[in-house]
Amino acid sequence: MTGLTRYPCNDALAQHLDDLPDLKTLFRQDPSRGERYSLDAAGLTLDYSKNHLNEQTLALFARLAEEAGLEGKIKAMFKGQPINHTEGRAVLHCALRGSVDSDVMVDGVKVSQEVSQTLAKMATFVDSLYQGRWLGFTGKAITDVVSIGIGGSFLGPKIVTEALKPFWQRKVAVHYVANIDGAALADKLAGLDPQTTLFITASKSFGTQETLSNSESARDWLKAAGASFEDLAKHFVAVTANVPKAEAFGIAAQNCFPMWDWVGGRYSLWSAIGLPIALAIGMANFEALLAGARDMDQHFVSAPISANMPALMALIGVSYINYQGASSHALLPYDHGLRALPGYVQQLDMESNGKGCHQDGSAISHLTGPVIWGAEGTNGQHAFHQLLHQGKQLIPADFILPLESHYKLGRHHAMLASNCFAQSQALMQGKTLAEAQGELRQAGLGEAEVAALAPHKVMPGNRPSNTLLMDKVTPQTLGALIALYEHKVLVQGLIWDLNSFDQWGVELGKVLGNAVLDKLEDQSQPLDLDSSTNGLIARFRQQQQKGGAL
Ligand SMILES: O=P(O)(O)OC[C@H]1O[C@](O)(CO)[C@@H](O)[C@@H]1O
Repeated sequence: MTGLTRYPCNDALAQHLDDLPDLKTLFRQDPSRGERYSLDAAGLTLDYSKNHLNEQTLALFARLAEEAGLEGKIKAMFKGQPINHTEGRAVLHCALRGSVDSDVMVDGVKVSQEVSQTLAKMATFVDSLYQGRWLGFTGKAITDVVSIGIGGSFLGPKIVTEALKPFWQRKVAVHYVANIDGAALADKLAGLDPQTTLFITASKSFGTQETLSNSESARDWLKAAGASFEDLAKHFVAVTANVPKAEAFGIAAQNCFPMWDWVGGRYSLWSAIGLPIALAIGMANFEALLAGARDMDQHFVSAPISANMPALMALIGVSYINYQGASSHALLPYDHGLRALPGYVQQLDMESNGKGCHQDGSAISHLTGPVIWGAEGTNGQHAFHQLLHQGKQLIPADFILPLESHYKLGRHHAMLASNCFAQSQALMQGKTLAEAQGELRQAGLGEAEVAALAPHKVMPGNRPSNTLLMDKVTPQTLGALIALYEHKVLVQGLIWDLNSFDQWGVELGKVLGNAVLDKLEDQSQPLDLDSSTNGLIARFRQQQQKGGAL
């Protein structure tokens, strides 16, 4: 634990965090703590009172934010400055939801104009499918849309579509395929009719192996069903920044929805990458999703640090990661529709802040992005919460709960909520040895048994968490929730002075993967890699030969 030694406030912050009493004491000292450390913004409520902080912590957080130049750097992003400097790109996903001045230009083009033109094109497309005007190669209306994409071209649309099931318009069915594993596409196609299925190839680069291979196999499936090359135009649209590559694939330029260099893949669900969302929930709901994110943007750029939801969540996280040794962070949505949220935030956070050097290329000497993981409650309680309660690592958690369910089913929602609230309470208060002993004595156990059993029932407590509430999961509140995490990740990246918007680490695996693929498919290629990789390739070749593939 080195702290953040580059900042003058480092020592004061480290000392202060060391001196803080435990959570139970903090609650005892201040009966209004729950209320004091709660905050409303953009339809969300954050209760951050079960964290290691007090007024002095907040003042130190504000100092840290100032010393890191947070305000100016956030403004630079919203103004369209090329803050993704390793790729020479602006970072303007907030423009997709109308949060950036309408006169911001990139490469001589007004960003706001491109955004509104794309939204109009999406609306026309959605309408033509809804009205049954978009016909397949045998003249039948499209009934199913399969979005083929991976990473940011998949995870965002997928979580939003899933979470907003109560808002589905059910005019067309929306499906997703991401993995290169043939099982993903084969499974999906098995239930579909080629005459009435349309594919969206969602790839900013139009160069991602998984997406291109799945699109090619989908194209073969259509051809095998009798579609000619010209017919493919009726069954494929693309969302891409690389129209020439899409055209070479056989997708007409007019069937391409734009993407831009100024939108990172993991920030792209608000763009035409969100087309499958719009098809599932309708354009009006898609606009409401954008509006929810816009509300959070407005809160983020205007609220002071001590009342700024994304900034507070980021700074609280930094205090655990850099001063208390936390290296992971759990996301626990108590909502079945939000079950894919941990996976979505995983890419958002880990691809953004899983970095090892500062903006100027110097090595970072402290922890950066945490491992993001989690699962829906209450399932997680019966799987990994044991470690949260009694394990030896500090794992801060976010509990997320809609106060009202779309599914009125007996007492289910009250029981769900009670579990959510009780978990954070248990993590905070724990159970002392004396309490455990008392319970065992009361249950009639003798002193020897009490002594043997009590240590196993001790829970250290003092384990921090946030609780995020919303009235209901709606396009608006979900938009705000996702934007909240985007900005949290941004603030942490700025504090750590790293570039949150590139992902060079992913590239090495891609390059090596292609070299290995050549060797897997071509027996004549020498096995001249390390002995482990050579052995694995040889084993694969053997099995393929047995199966007749080589
Ligand atoms: O949209 P594309 O260009 O196919 O990229 C898909 C994903 O691949 C990555 O570049 C790396 O995994 C992600 O950042 C991106 O979201």
